[in-house]
Amino acid sequence: VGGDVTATPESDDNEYLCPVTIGGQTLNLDFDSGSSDLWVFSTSTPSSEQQSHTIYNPAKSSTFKELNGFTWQISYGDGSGASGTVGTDTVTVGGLTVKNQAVELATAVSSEFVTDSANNGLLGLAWSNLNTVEPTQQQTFFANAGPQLQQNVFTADLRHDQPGSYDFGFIDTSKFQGNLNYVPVDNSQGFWQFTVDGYAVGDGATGGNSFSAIADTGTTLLLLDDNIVSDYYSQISSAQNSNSAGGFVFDCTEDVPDLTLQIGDYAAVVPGSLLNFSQNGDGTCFGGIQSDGGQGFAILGDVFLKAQFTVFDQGNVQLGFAPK
Ligand SMILES: O=C([C@@H]1CCCNC1)N1CCCCC1
Repeated sequence: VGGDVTATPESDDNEYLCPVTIGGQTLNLDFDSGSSDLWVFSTSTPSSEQQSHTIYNPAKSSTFKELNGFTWQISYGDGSGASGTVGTDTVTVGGLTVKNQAVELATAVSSEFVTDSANNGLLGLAWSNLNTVEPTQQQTFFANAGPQLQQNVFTADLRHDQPGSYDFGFIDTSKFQGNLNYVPVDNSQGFWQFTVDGYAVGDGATGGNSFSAIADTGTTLLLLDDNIVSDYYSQISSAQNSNSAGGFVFDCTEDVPDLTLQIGDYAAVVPGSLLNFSQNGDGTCFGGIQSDGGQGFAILGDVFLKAQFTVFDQGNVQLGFAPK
């Protein structure tokens, strides 16, 4: 048994939304391999915060069960957050169904979520030890689905300005070129965390120290150590770190170099075209590479993942990468 679901980018590839059916009601959710809560806008969300969102109404689901007294509260690294109550229901993603899945109902959401009307909640795909439900931590959709999957994996094929897909339970070899390159994962902090062995800017030599990184489908950009970020932008003459823009910008006419991350034997190339991320409207463009804020590991978000086919292997606790 498996599932295949379309991942549709919002404008500027800011995030990718996938249809999820909960108790017969379908909402578009942001699949996030950097967190482990499945939460939704619901009838419990203040009407002032519901705005133009699609909401889940547990009262209309014949399979919803309240988990009495259970609560959740999550804070994301970008400063956004949400909290609320918990129940279980039947959740279907791309034809793959999990019964008695913990579904977290938002009773409060931060402004970033209120104003993002295309996003009706998150489906966490990190490891269940990151789940925030109290008093009993809950399993993710992927963890619950694991036993019924032919292969205990999900794959991500995100694309620039066009629909991509997530597959659960199988690896579609038509979606990538060559062989998959696997790297071990340290899931002790709950992330899909692994070691990057070096990097190269443009056609330069691969160097630098090895560093820890996580694969995070819920982060838009490629967030790296400040030394690597400085090295990269030293190759773009007009680049500057703009407080008003919130990061490194450069003239849109510039030729933007590729970045290659050496992951074991695999040279993961992120083409310059993806590293010229968006236009600021004043002739400058915003870079796809930005600082990781010094939190001790790099965050390989959608800018990186768009350039790879990625296998999140729960059974063997490893990640697989291939070009596409
Ligand atoms: O909260 C997050 C991200 C935010 C965007 C969505 N994915 C999760 N973090 C990144 C990984 C380290 C901890 C903070």
